[in-house]
Amino acid sequence: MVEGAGFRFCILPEILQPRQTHVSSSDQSSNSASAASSPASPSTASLESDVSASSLRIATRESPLAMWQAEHVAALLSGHGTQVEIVPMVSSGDIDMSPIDGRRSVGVFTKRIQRALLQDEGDVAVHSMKDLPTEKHAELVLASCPDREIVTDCLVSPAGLSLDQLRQGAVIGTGSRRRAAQLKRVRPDLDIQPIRGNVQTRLKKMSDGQYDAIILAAAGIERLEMHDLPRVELPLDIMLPAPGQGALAIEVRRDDQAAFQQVALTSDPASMACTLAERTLLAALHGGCLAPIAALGTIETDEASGWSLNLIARVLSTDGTQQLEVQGKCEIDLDDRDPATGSVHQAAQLGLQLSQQLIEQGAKELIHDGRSE
Ligand SMILES: NCc1[nH]cc(CCC(=O)O)c1CC(=O)O
Repeated sequence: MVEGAGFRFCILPEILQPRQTHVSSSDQSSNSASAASSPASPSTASLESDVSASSLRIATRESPLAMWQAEHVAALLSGHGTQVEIVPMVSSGDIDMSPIDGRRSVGVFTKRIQRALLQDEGDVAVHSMKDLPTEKHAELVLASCPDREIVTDCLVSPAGLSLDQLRQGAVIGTGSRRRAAQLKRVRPDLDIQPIRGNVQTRLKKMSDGQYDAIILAAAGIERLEMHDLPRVELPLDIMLPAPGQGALAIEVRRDDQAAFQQVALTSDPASMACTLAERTLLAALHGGCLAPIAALGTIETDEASGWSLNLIARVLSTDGTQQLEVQGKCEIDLDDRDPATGSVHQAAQLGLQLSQQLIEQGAKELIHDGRSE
């Protein structure tokens, strides 16, 4: 794995692509680790000619959402001629009854799967990007962020009510400070209560009458194909998503060059750049994944200036009475994979720049206040 010489940002080296994935076949003689060539279509032959034909084991949690995600990644890998096998394991995130929203639970969804890789029970870990801690892992690297799906959050209630149709003082289930604070900002009367368990468990608690409504990521609802679930999408000006929401993160062992190269083929440079900008901002605020911090990067294009990355970010007080919001844009070259100049560098710079603006406006005090309650 190429290490990011001279890199200053803790999460950057995670996505450094060894340039071998894009070098011409004549350069690949130096890559002695590569095994027999896999059959590849003419259009992708130059990308895949050094990919091993051996099977990759995808470690996943057993929840329906995690299984969908693992199967999705399996299909992406198969599309690139990689043989895969899914290895489900039980995660404390699915069975642990401690509150979702607390420092203790950072990484609760990802640790079990990461351990599977370290113990050689699997080669590929599939996570929801928003559940993956931003801290660089000593032995694992982020090899891919596939094409991102819908990023919004939804209000889910038995009657499919919109936010302004909810009764005064309605009980809303969410374990996310980000969701709670943004809800409180527009509806201070709401009674926000913690909720635990996976998507199915939460829906059951709502239909049992414990909550008037719950908030769920649209991506999760769609992945679970719950098309009949009464839901109202919350607009971004009210509910900005968590950094990484709607995206997947695929990790491999740092020393597993062959797996890295196969998995990197499934990555979408635009999704990677956007989520990297969001996560760099999150890391720079030291918010963990649980503070009331929201961020969304999008790629835009216009005739005059070409591609650009637009990033918007929010930090709130826990009660939603205070909100800081910043927005910034940079030109981005998604074809440039050079870690020192390319899209990865540009995205991280933007995330860092906006985090500085938030800090200047007092973001750290807001985050700290939330923690100490
Ligand atoms: N923390 C749980 C979790 N992790 C990823 C998703 C959904 C998919 C996504 O947001 O990318 C969910 C459920 C939810 O937030 O409603």
